[in-house]
Amino acid sequence: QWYSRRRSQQQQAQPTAQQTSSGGGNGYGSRSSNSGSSGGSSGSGSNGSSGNGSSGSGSNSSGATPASNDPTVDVSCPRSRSPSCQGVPPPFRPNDGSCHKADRVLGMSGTPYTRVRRPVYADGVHAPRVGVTRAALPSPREVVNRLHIDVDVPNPVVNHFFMNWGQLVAHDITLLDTAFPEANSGCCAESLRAANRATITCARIDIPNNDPFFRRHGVTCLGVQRSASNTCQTSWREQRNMVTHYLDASHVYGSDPTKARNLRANQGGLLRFRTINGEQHLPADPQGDLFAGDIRVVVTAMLSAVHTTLLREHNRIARTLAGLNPHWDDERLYQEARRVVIAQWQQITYRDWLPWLIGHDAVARNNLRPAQSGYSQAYSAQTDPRTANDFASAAFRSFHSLIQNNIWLGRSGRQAGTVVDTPAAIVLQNNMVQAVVEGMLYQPSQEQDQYMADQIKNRMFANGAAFGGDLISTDIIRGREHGLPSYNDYRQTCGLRRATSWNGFSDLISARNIQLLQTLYAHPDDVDYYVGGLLERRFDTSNTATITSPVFQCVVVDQFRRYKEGDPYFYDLASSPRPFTPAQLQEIRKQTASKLMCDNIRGLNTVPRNAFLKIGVQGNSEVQCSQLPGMDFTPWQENRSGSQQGSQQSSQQRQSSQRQTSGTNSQQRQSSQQRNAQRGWWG
Ligand code: HEM
Ligand SMILES: [Ca+2]
Repeated sequence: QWYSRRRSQQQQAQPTAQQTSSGGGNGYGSRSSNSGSSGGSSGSGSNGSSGNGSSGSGSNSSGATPASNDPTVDVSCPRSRSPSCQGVPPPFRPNDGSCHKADRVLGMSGTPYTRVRRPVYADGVHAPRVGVTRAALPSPREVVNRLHIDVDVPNPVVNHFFMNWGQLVAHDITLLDTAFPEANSGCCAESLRAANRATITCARIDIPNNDPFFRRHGVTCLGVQRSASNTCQTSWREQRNMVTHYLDASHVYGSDPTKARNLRANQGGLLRFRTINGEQHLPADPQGDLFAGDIRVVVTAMLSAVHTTLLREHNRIARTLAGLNPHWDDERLYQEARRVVIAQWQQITYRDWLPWLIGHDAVARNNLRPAQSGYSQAYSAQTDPRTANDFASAAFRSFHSLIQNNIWLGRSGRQAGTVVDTPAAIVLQNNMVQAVVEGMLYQPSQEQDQYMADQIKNRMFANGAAFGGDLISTDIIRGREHGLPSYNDYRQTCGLRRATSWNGFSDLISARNIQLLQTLYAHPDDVDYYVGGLLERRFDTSNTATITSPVFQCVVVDQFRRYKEGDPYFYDLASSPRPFTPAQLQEIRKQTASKLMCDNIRGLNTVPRNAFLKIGVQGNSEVQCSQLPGMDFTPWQENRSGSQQGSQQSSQQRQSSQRQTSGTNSQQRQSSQQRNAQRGWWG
């Protein structure tokens, strides 16, 4: 299992037990000697940027009086790795997200999240949030049983492929260093012994006596391994992101140099693959599981199908470029193909997917649409590209509401499997990539609302067993154990009126739901951000935005603005270290998600023109794959002096491209040596 393997990989990443007792203001913040970081840490201790959150030492423990409105809290601090950069930013994006900005580690994998709002840990440092009257917050499972029941409301606009694309985006930009809560696990006993029912390493989700599902199976608690924090001297616990914060397709290419190397075939610029029934598939890892840039590739068959497609797209492009430029070596072909795949990924996400998530108006208002001709000038060196904890641990998770209990295999829905029990490896079977992708394209997703599918609440990772975990209770507990402030605080952040009584929520939450909240929480200031947000009524009545709630929309918009504006390699920038030529950009603009599927799935002959929408929505119709324009790669053809067709590369760019090529020859030698050393492993 990906989640249990993660747990074993990161035993070192947790603080020691003694620190549980270190109450007061510095227990967590003073553990500089316990670097506790995983994988290749050098513990450099370099303090790359100022303002490392020390202002938080005075953060109050009640959560009742939040920090000033909209403080973008800077939690940057000593990092686990200290990259040496050959130029900032170098011609091609480093795989680990380093060296993108003047602060060389900003956005790098293994570094802490930023925050929209200052955390409200119970002790100001690391203990999970409690109620403002110090009353315990309700069990997340109790909240789920009352408010997040399973009601089937199909989405009128977007399909399940839209949901799945969102999950891939999530996997590109956030991965906690933790494991998924498990029934009656060791953390249950450990947290029970602690005064506030949580230690530094463990928390718990109590299963109520009258639970309609888990009690039948003898489950009384889901033990929560708390997310490991960074190793910084911040004044509070700050979790760290194990993948690159940038929208850089790190789920395809890996977020660290070792993984990136292991994913490569080391010839022709290709990614490693297996051939089964004459088709390319994801390679196997040493345990025999599917291997991709992100460990979560196996969470659903839908994910593994799209990962397979992206692998094929990379290799299709690498082969095409090799045909046009026989003089390019493996490194050059890999980097150029990767650059195109990342461009496609960013373009489809911003141009085609995001408007249906946050609304077309919000995209326009916030300047989030990529350039449709020429170049963009939108980059800002000052913009912080990091993923915000509030976004990753609450706002973006609200799209778990879109998930269906059963997934279609094929476009009619006559064949289906449950979302948790359909094994990811099913895609290795003949024609199953096609069946899974067609299922997603033609099955609507669920509506974005308070209702959640039973499968993910009762049987997450059950893999055929009678019960599994609860994803929605997990979302709630993560918010608390990460110290996220309450719903009322985010109302204020997002320009809504702060409620001073329960009735103050009635602008956006129904009377019935307010009543239920009152039975669960002692005070309006206690309501979890994730829970309150999910209860809000739809604010965009045009039905062209999937997101329903203002408190999520404002955080999501801010995040996508920063991923775009803060990325020096964003694909449409003139200022990028190696900008695409205008002719190349024009070709990239032809690419769509539908075409991506058409080009890489044998047997797929017709698709919805817009891959994210249900057929019929805004005239969305089925089209022949052959009718969709495809990219022409001639503008990538280069003569041996290094200039490209239609290129207006400056001599400086040419020089930097030559430097890169010669620089990478030695990297390539090194990587093939390492590969030899690992041959037994990787075959
Ligand atoms: C079938 C679909 C999905 C499944 C089975 C699934 C499952 C999971 C699981 C098991 C976790 C880990 C929870 C934890 O331990 O804290 C998670 C986290 C998360 N999910 Fe999903 N998810 C799905 C779809 C989505 C979608 C559609 C989105 C957003 C559009 C999304 C966004 C997230 C985010 C942001 C996290 C936090 C990841 C991290 O920081 O480690 N997920 N999901
Ligand atoms: Ca990334």
